[in-house]
Amino acid sequence: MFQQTVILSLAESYLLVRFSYLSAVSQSTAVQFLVGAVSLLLLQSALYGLYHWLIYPAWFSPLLGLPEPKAPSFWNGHGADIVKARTGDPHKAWMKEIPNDGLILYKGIMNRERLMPTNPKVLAEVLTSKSYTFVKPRLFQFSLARLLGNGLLMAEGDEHKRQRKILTPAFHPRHLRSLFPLFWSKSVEMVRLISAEIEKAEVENPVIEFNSWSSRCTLDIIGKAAAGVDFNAMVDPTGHMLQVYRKVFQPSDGQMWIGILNMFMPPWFMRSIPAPAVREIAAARAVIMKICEDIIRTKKIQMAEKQEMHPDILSIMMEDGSLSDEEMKNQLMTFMAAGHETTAAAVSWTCYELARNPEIAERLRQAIREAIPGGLDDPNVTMDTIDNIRYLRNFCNEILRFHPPVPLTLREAGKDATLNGHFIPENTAIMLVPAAINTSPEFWGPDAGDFNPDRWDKEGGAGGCTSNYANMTFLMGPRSCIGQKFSIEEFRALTACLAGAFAFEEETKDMEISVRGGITQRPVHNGGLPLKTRIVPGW
Ligand code: HEM
Repeated sequence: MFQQTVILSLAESYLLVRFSYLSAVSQSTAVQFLVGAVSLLLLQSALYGLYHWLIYPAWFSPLLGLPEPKAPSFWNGHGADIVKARTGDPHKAWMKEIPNDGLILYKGIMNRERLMPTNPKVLAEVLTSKSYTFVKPRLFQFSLARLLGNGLLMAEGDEHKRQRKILTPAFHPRHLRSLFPLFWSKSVEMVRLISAEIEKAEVENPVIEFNSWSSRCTLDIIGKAAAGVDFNAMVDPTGHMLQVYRKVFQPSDGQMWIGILNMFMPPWFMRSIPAPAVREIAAARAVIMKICEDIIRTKKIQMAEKQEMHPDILSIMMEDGSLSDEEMKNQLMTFMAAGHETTAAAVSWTCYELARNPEIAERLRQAIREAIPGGLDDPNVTMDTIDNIRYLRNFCNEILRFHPPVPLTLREAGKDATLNGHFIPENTAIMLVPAAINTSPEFWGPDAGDFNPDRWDKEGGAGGCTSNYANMTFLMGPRSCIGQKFSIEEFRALTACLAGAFAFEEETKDMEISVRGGITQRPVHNGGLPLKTRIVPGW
């Protein structure tokens, strides 16, 4: 649209100069033309912005008439509420309160229209039958693509299908089985390092910050699993890769504002803003890219020398041979980022819920200790051992349902389309909200808002939910998480070690947490997740 406005301004300015309407500006026609073009561009951009901000959503949008919660502000819709609230909370309330047939319309920051699918039928349309019509939004191209690389997460259409086909073998159950010893040994290493910190402390039940531990451990796991490289973030938290991801996934206020501006401005404009937050993202990208390039170079040499290779995702990509170096770098960046902060968030929620629910923690510990009597040194632990601990499975499923690490994500209509028979114009933003769908009483029953691992014992093994599309943690369809099974096995191993070894308590009773900002969501109190931690003897 910006390009069209520029062309229009140039044409209008040419006509104004041609018919001498700008002769009072200057003697020089070049200056007249320039002043005319810039003034018209500014004026038309302002009018266009004003129209889309205040007039179009109130009177002309084809979406008018869809069920909509009353907006508290005529100029900022629900923007202020959304920014202030815990991520996903307003959406949960609307799903309960606003009668609808699968779509709710609301207005986000500066009245940006957002459509929220609320029932399995519409979710299936967006995610499966029309998954290449409802595409990743332009918004992601500046923020996400710059850090995650232009890999599977960002690809569209046939290019996405091609990449997904090449990468799927890396997530085959056979390959996951071969990665399980890595998941287990890293989980054990984390528990041993935390135990050493507890033993060194001068107080009983010292406070440990778990958001950092969960990120460090999952980064070490994904480094090894994706590229065969140990970042050693658990032993050395000052490492480059860890520091960079910390900055990115725990965005500063500056980065949040840049994220908001990103909704309105094109990527080239965003890149040119001389703000520290933009420079931080550029610097983070440069570090991640450099590390990934070095990894690929080293791996190529190892392959040429026929050295024994770790069974990692990069080796599988190289053996397949159909991706260029640039494409492999992008995929590696995607897996590194998508594959560690998400699972880390789930681990943080685990520690938080164990601290708040001592009875559940005790039951889980007993179940784990019964199945793994040899404790952390038990040499017989396999993927089957972990998968067969029923209460562990139930607990992990419930964490992922109740606290989806990605509580909301976006799509955009790539062209005019329909949803449940309603006309959806091109560029309409679609807000997918796992945090709301996963806790909707309509699909999960009246106790949907309770944290209850036992729900997973209900007949059918789906937690009592009425449709696959009611559990949105990994989304569904061709764009669902390719790492779903990988992360579930990794998460179970991490939970088994932590819950088997430790007892947790909140730093202060009913400690207040904030859950907002960023792509993944975790409980945060005073900048981290501080929990009093005790080694439970006998394991
Ligand atoms: C608990 C852990 C995880 C959760 C909750 C999670 C969740 C998600 C979600 C919601 C998406 C869809 C995002 C969107 O399209 O807007 C996604 C996509 C993706 N995830 Fe995960 N993820 C997890 C772990 C992992 C792991 C461990 C890996 C890699 C080893 C991974 C790799 C990816 C990739 C590559 C995509 C893009 C798939 C595509 O578009 O075809 N994820 N994930």
